[in-house]
Amino acid sequence: MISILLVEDDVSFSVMLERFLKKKNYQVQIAHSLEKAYGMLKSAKFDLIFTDLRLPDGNGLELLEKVREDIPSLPIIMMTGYAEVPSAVKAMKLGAFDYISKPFNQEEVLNVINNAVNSGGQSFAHPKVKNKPDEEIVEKSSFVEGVSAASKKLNEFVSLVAPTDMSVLITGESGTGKEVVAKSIHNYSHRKNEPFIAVDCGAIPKEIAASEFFGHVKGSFTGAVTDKSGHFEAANGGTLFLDEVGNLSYENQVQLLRALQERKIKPIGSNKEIEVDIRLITATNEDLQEAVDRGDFREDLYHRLNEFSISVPRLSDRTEDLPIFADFFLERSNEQLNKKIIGFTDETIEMFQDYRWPGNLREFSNVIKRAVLLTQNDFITPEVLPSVFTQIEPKEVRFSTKEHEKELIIRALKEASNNKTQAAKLLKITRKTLYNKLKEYDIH
Ligand SMILES: Nc1ncnc2c1ncn2[C@@H]1O[C@H](COP(=O)(O)OP(=O)(O)OP(=O)(O)O)[C@@H](O)[C@H]1O
Repeated sequence: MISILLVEDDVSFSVMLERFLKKKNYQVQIAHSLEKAYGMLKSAKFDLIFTDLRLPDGNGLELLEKVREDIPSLPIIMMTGYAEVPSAVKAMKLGAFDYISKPFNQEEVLNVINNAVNSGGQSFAHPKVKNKPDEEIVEKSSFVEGVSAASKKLNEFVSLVAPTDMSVLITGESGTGKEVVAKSIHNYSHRKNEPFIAVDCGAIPKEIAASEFFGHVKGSFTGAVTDKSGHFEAANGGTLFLDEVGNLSYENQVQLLRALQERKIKPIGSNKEIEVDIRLITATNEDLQEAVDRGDFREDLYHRLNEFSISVPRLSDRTEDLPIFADFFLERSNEQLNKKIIGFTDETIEMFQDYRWPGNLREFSNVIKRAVLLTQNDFITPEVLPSVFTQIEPKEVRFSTKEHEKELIIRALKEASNNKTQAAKLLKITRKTLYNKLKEYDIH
């Protein structure tokens, strides 16, 4: 009989998985911590390990490294949650046999077990994900897709417009992720292997904007000591992303429009025209239509930039995504600060959900980075949040979102004929989260 060591601190989840595996005739032993797992590995022989990444006394990667040294032929499967793909990729590099993302279905578990036990003691020293380069996985995983209705709409627009060459105008409040959306459009386009050049128009003085965009030749003006190519040339073949496009002066708007219409640029002081093939993506956090009405922004340019527009939602309009972004920023901060914080206390997550987030995702990312730096234990608690979190406004603002969420859960349950595993899958949340939400909304 095949013997499996299950290393998982979520008691209900491990019991459920154990029950299922036993029914399928596997022998299962559970360790709720790394220490327990090390002890069990000393006293018994296993054919396979399933381990969670986050454990109360450490990380599944530590277990992986130890087992790779002590019992190199023992396959390990990592169980990962939302936004943990970067760690999963790391695990594969360290020699994990495979990884499986929670929530997973029974068939997936059986498949991965079959593959592992039939691998016949193959070497686990190399990653198995070879059909995709690591960078691609990491690149993709740096864009959190989210599960809220607003995120789904956003992702749908991104995937619709990405393969075309249409100019896209991205609008949204500061810090909502406009640049990340622009990069994602580029990554999903046929230009993905060509340059992506991002330019902050708000940071360029209008006197030098033309030279920045189109380049110049030596001696064309005081200070032009060498030939210099501009952003258009740098982005040739790829995507040019102009952030804060509303800040361009009238003169710069005329120059930009001409370059876009003619698909040619002329560096300052040069007689030679250079053909350029770029896809233009622009972003603004002001109302550009209003700027057009005021006469501050050229209408013809506005229409040229706005072949398709995407509005990136405020973080307060995508509260269902908060835990996913929290995990993602935690992982990123852990890596940047070389820390191993495991997660957040429930109270902290509740505070995140009650806060208005005027600075959107940028503020969220900063709050988590600061909290990771200040945290000395395994979990982030409200004490390490900035003081604004202690003066949080009442919850009314979330009312409509909550109602919407409740409705979504009821709909998913109906669709899944009350099968909670299936419903959680439809909602793209874990069973544990679904159970918490059923309790919260008093759904029976
Ligand atoms: N979908 C996403 N997945 C992962 N991280 C994201 C996502 N969207 C935004 N972020 C993170 O949020 C922060 C702000 O994103 P970004 O700089 O794209 O915002 P912005 O709207 O362009 O801001 P600004 O208006 O100030 O230029 C960054 O740290 C970015 O990595």
